[in-house]
Amino acid sequence: MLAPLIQKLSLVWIGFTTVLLAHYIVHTLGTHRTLRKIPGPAVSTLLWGEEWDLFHSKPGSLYVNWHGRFGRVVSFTGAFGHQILSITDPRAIHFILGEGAYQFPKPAGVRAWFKATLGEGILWVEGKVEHEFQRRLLVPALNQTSVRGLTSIFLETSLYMADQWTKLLENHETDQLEIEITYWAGRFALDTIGRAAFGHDFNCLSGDPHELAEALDGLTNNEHRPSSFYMRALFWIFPSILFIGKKGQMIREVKRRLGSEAKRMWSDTKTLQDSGNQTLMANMLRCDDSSQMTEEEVVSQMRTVISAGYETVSAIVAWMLFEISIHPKFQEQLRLEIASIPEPTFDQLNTKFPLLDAALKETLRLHPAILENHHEVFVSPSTSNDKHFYLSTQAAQTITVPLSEPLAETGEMRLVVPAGTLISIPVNVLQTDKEIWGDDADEFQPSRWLEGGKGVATLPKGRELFAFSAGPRSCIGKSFAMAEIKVGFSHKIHAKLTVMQALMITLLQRFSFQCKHEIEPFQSFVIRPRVKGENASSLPLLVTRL
Ligand code: HEM
Repeated sequence: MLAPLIQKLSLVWIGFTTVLLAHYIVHTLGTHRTLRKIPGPAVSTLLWGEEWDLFHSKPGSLYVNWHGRFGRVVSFTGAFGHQILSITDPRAIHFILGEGAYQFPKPAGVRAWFKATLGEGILWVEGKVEHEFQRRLLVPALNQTSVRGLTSIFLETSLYMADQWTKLLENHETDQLEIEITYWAGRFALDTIGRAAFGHDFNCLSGDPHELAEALDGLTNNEHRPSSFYMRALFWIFPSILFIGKKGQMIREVKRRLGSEAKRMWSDTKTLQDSGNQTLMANMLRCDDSSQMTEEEVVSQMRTVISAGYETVSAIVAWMLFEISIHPKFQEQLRLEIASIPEPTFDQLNTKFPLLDAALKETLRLHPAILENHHEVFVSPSTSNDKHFYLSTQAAQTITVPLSEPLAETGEMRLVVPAGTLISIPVNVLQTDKEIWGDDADEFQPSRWLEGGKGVATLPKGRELFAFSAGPRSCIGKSFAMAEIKVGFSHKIHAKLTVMQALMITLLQRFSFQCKHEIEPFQSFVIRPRVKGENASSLPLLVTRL
């Protein structure tokens, strides 16, 4: 009885797989044919393409090498022959991130990752109408005006962290102690985002074990395993790999923990119904559109904001402290600048600390948390502007991307890209391009932001930061992050300070930093530091009480 059924099902499965495979081969060959004139590295291995080398080299270094050799548009191969374009041409980038943004959605694999960890929130959603709807819900609570109201939370959290460090030092026989910065930066980011965005204290800075923080750390510190390579190389073409094995289990665990925290916060806010509550969640609840959202959609949004804020802010805090620790003269100048305005307002944070501002921009330039901005060419009937015929029968659509300089191989000021092609914008290459940033582009040189003493407005054209991306899908947490990170470093306890008035604490005013280890970047969800040769994220800095 069962045998014929199994046989039939097997035949259906084989048929289905063959059709998918045939479609994949035809599509891949078609893409190769259209992109054959685009230069790039020779394929390293047939099975993995360049994925093996990308995974095992310093994050971003291969992109620097390729763009140095082949120009601003480079074609390379991923696993199983799929084609990827890496683009640093400024006109093309403005088109992809700006006017053409909705024709270049996130690749299916990246969306599957966001769905698996965070749910169907703003980082996952695609399509102009759906995306703009989600953005309308979140933007008002994270713009400059709203962020002003959050300054006291930033200050209190910073003060709390500095107090915790002081306690650690007090229990130590000398005034110096090696402190694991990545641990504290992560907990600082989680507590700040929890309190500022949701009015909820995760209380991770207490130093006690914390399940959510540990689940997030677990995912970060799992990247050295072979399973991470297979996942990274294959999720572009087989997104379901994200659900397999131990890593799949960790992803589900992070989603579950973020979800249960989010549900708890959502129900607390609804119960309180406080009209003075200006947190992101309360604003979301008041927004007319929110009634159209299900609880799961709201929870996905909250998971997304927690994760987007936590991952990036904790990484940038760590990198900034690292740079400060290895530039002692600059550290001293920064301390002097901060001491000159002991009780800054939010506006002063943005304008009166040129050195601090420059240090933050320089950190974001050299250590973009999101190193590659990934897209997949999507052609809808209304956006297609070319039609080509492949293998005589396969009709495929293309999009034409404008360029700022002609392609060496074709002499054309445009790039024709078939639907389904993956595009990577390597932010590190853009932000260390010597033609734009000068010969010292690879060095931490905050003074480049102060040319003429007038700041970024006087900088040569092209010196843009892409660390927050650009266009309709750029970071909505930028104002929040810039203020948050600066507060984390720039305030000292003032004699007149009360907790609520939150007069400033500054790590720099209370501590000095030195780095005694060789630190290297590694790729997890974002680019994080670790001691060279170690597996987990780590940045032990020697902290001295001043
Ligand atoms: C230094 C800190 C930060 C950096 C470097 C950063 C960077 C970025 C980048 C590059 C993107 C675009 C991602 C993509 O295209 O896939 C993005 C999007 C986003 N960021 Fe941030 N981010 C930071 C902090 C924050 C914070 C603190 C929040 C929330 C409070 C936040 C919320 C978001 C959200 C919701 C999006 C999705 C926007 C959309 O798709 O329309 N980010 N961020």
